Amino acid sequence: MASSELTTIPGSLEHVRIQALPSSAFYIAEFITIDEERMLLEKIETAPKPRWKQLSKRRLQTWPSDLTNNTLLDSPLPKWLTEPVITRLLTLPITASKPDHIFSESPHGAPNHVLINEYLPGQGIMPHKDGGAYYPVVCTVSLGSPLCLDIYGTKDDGSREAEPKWKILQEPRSLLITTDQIYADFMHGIANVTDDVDLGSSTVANWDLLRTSSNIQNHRSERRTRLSLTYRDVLKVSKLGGTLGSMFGKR
Ligand SMILES: O=C(O)CCC(=O)C(=O)O
Ligand SMILES: [Fe+2]
Repeated sequence: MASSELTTIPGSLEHVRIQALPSSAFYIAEFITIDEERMLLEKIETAPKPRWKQLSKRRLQTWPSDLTNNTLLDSPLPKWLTEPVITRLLTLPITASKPDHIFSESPHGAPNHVLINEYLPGQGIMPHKDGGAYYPVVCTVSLGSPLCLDIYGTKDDGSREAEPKWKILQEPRSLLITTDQIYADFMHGIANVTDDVDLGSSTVANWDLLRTSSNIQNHRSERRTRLSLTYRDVLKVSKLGGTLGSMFGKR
């Protein structure tokens, strides 16, 4: 079997910590297989048209639904989003000495929400923080094409520094987990460029954790269509209750 048909799941997250960054970010190059990537791309592509929300610079799907006032209406994620990604995530201990996983202490013990962003070459996302609606862990599965996530520091007045402090190269089929300071204190964004440039061991924070650097020529990686699935636990979940609930057979 070719190695590209396999995943490479570490014994614990400590093995895949991005050492060059403040705490904490983890990168697993081969988190899903080529077949699993193909299945996810197919499900995303064949989702009903109204699932896509078109923004000026990119389009996205929200599963199971958009938040209203930072609150998620209780509803399960479809199986193709839980299996294999969430099941695999929940078997991954943070350290070898304890079984605790990255969502062990989150309110629902697992992600309950997935945002799917699509980036064509030249598209990106403005630097931002993910804010207070979520438990502060983001798990991002990348599909299709490599691309760089830029991490920015903020100044004392809260505004962001002009240049990114670090770059994280996200390969297709990889998992990136960001939490702690990287979640709370730094901003992240994706430049709207057609090529990621200046890539090397001194500029890419997760260089040593990459699956391959063979797509990088002259320190450059050309973008193709990239999709990301960001898994999070939304803190506030509301049940469809009261009269409306009983109309739908809830008690
Ligand atoms: O696509 C990504 O990797 C980042 C998306 C993101 O930052 C977000 O949805 O908040
Ligand atoms: Fe974000």
